[in-house]
Amino acid sequence: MANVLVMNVQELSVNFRSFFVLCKPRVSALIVFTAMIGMFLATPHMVPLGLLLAATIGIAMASGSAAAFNCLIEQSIDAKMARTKQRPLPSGQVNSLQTFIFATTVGCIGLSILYAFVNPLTMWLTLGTFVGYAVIYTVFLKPATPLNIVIGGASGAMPPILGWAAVTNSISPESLILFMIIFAWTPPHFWSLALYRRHEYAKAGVPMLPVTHGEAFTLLHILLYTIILVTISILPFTLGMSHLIYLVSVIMLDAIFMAYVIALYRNYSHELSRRTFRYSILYLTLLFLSLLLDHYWAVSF
Ligand code: HEM
Ligand SMILES: CC(C)=CCC/C(C)=C/CC/C(C)=C/COP(=O)(O)OP(=O)(O)O
Repeated sequence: MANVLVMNVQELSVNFRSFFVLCKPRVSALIVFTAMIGMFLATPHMVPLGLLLAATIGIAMASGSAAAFNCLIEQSIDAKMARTKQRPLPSGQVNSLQTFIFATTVGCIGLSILYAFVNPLTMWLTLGTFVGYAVIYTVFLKPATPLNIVIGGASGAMPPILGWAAVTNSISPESLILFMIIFAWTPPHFWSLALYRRHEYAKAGVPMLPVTHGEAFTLLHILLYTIILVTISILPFTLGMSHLIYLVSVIMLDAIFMAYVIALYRNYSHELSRRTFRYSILYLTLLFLSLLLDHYWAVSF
């Protein structure tokens, strides 16, 4: 028994990098970033350092754990797609048991940190977000419907609400606006990728919108969701939550996003679709950064 335990501990330490990759670090980094901005925006002062650290680490661990569970559940799909077949599970760097132990441990520690050092509300909301992505999206929606990412996107949009709740112990209308921004951003973000990767999704049997409804239909929906996104993105200014720095930044970011999406709609190419996807990530990063700059600028003047 002791030998088996020692072996498992040794196996777990074999390849830290593989475990890190299971957490989808770049996606999780942006998720944590949006949660942190939620924390900063929730108070005119500095977020107490202990709270900032505990909430950031707790949310990061929950996000990494959710991503690792997604990798565990989707390993056979990942094995069929060029983009994902190098991931630690399909390439054999880690096995299912190791991943399960890792994801459970990291998730439990993350949630415990939130419960003990942040507040129970943030822990419960994070647990809901975790279930939304790792179970509802991954197990039920993704294999079943091309609307998977619209509904599943609600999970990815939760982090600012989590951050806000960490600081105020409540769900505020302002954090719901940040939720709506990410919620409306997710379809153009994902479908621009799904368009140029559609053959891989078709091969893996995943019913993504370009596979089930074709290019023209997907392009129209990218355009419509981007128009919704642009409209919602102005709300922090019109509702008095943000000021001129944000307004100027978001108008520029929106104009570029619209330019990409209109160009894509008029004259589709895989290359332009790839560039639109990459821009979507820059868009969200800079939008949240400008919310932060605007917040502290307004506080200090
Ligand atoms: C249901 C919702 C979402 C879906 C289906 C989705 C899908 C994807 C996919 C398939 C990729 C991989 C691209 C690749 O391997 O080249 C990706 C990349 C990325 N996504 Fe999303 N995404 C979603 C939500 C989010 C959210 C909420 C965020 C952050 C707030 C986010 C941030 C990113 C980032 C930063 C990357 C780039 C990762 C890299 O360069 O390795 N995504 N997304
Ligand atoms: C705080 C917390 C618990 C957050 C969890 C929410 C979370 C990790 C959302 C991530 C969204 C995401 C990576 C989607 C990728 O889609 P996919 O899984 O279909 O992409 P793939 O084809 O690359 O696997």
